[in-house]
Amino acid sequence: MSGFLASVAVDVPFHSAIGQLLTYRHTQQLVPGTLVRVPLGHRQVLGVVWAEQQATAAGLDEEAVKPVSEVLDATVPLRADWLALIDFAARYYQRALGEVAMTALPSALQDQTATQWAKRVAKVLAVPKARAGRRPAQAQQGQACVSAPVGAPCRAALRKPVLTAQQQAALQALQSAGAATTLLHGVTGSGKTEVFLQLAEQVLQASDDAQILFLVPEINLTPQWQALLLERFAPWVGADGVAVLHSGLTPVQRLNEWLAVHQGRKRLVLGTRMAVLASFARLALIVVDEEHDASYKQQDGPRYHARDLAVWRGRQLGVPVVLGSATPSLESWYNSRPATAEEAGGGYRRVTMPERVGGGSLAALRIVDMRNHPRDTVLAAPLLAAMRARIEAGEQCMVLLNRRGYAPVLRCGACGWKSDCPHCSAHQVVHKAERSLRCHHCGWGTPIPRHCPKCGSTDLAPLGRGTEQLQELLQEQLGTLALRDGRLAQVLRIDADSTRHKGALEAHLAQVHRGDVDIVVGTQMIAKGHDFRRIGLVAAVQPDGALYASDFRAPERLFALLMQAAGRAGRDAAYMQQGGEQAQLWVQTHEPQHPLYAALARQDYPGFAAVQLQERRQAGLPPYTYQAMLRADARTQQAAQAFLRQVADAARAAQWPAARWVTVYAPVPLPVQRVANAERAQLLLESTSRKALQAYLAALHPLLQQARANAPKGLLRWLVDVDPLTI
Ligand SMILES: Nc1ncnc2c1ncn2[C@@H]1O[C@H](COP(=O)(O)OP(=O)(O)OP(=O)(O)O)[C@@H](O)[C@H]1O
Ligand SMILES: [Zn+2]
Repeated sequence: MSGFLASVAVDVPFHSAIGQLLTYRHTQQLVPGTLVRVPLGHRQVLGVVWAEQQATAAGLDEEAVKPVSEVLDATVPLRADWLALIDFAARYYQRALGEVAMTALPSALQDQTATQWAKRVAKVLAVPKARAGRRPAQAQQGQACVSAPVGAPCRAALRKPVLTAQQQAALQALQSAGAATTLLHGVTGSGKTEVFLQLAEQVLQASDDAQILFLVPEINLTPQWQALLLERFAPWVGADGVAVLHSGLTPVQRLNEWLAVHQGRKRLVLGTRMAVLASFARLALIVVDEEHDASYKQQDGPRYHARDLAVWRGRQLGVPVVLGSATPSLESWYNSRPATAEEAGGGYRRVTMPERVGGGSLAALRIVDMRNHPRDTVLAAPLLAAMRARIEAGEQCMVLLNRRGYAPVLRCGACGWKSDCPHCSAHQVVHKAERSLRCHHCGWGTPIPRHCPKCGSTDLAPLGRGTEQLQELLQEQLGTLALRDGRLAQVLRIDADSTRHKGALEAHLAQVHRGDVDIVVGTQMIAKGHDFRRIGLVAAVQPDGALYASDFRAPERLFALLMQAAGRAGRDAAYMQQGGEQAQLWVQTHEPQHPLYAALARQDYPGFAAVQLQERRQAGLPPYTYQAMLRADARTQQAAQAFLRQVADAARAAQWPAARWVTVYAPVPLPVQRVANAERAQLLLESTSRKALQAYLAALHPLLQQARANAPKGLLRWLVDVDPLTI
């Protein structure tokens, strides 16, 4: 045989029967991690050499083995730890290796020829590395600093606040934790960020090439973090020393950032969940902020959980991972439990910061019993009065409603017609400003009709309310209020609709920070992570829905959301002290006695978590068991369920040893059963043994392929969601 063989990971269609790796030949031996372009069908595709093969591999028809087209060897190959990460993620989340590898690599890499790639790499490497030093080079030389006004001396090195005793203790605990995973549980406004920054500083100082990964749950949190990191660390890492990785970048931007991180040129990496899959030259610390946030779970393609992969990565590399939150996920809380007489402790350490910086108090809870107000009350009179007083005193208010649009449905008063989406088992939502009805599941939009499409009546009215209507209402009620400085009170809405255009969110947030806005209305988007300084009152208008939800995680999510929202209030202790009034969280509810609200009144996360964990233990739910969801989409609900049943039956017949430990539930429709004309069904798998569940899922794979192949023609999709976050 002339040449060498290599096993290459390429992205093959998910449902095809092609195995995990394809074999190609090349004139030289290619080391694992090498990027190549290879022929696949009629196309040329990107591949990653996964393993060398013996040139004499038995049973291979040499002529049938296609040659590698090009080797992209301008960069160092992907390192063994990255290959191991992808390998683990693919196995754990039940996806093809090539698919996960290509998800992790920037998409623009797919189109690079070897020549183009070499040019790009040369450009990145041409940037002098000199600034990536151990000490703040610019500050040392007394030069101007990027974040200071022109000519001003760099104050970055001086700007570091003195840690509170509590922060100091937390920092020490994190340092002494070594390569462990630590949960930093600190109440909102306790100064977790500063602890992360000082920990990062030590890592940067300890070596010339250490890289740090900061994960944040949402793109909208990256600007504030980027500014913070630059302000603090530009003297160490250079004005362009922070790489940013998220889905808002252009393909070329993402490619360049990825490359700079891969080459070790950028020492600080800030990103959303996808950044956990980046290739690092020398990763030395991972920080996961707001670790409880569901946005860390990818919801299509490989459904990985970035926090969990971060923990895995830290363990594999032997580097510390810090998970931060005021309201940790019950998984992380459980995993960081201290040992008791009966039970061993969890695998994570736990560090707690119970006090706010400056001794400010957390928001006090005000419950409005909506049973005492007329049925169609949107904002109860006492709440409106309290808001008025706050904005008159120069404070800001935040009003939370987790439903965007004007109203969830349009209804005909004459015949009862409702604006159902023709493609989904859901209503089209009324969007008044854009004069349309729009389905939030499939995007189907139509103009708002003047007459009922069924009976012709003009008696059409929106039913229920969304953020758009709430904004209108607040504008009517409070927008006419002349404030002390002569301005009229300003109401601003922040949700996915109002921030769709590029830069809109940043502009909105800046308005709030500047104090141009008196009342912010929005969805959960405004509740998390932001360090607003002047908010004195936060109100949740209609949070009860989650109390009745069938998903066992709904209370956990609601509690976290309300605690986080409350945490946006009263963050400036000095300001609040001058103002006199304590920050408040108002909750309008029909269930004022609910234990969730009682725990909220005490701001008692540990108490809430203890009760929830007790219930989960009794019910055999995560974190005491492990789950996977098997989903099928088909034209009819019957076909989707039949597919799942067939697979479950075949698995039962196979009598795998692991099956003893796995509970297989009956197929059921999803809560929103039909989306974009596909009927959706799911089947839950549960086990007290993660290993058994994994073995079961791995064995299930060929059965799924087979059942798919045997199924009648027409739509049939399936997927496996490991550790699903919604049930
Ligand atoms: N040691 C300190 N001295 C003075 N101010 C500080 C100190 N540490 C933090 N702060 C300030 O306190 C405020 C709250 O800190 P930070 O935003 O880090 O809280 P957090 O714990 O991350 O809260 P959340 O969970 O709500 O995001 C910030 O404005 C920060 O600048
Ligand atoms: Zn629809």
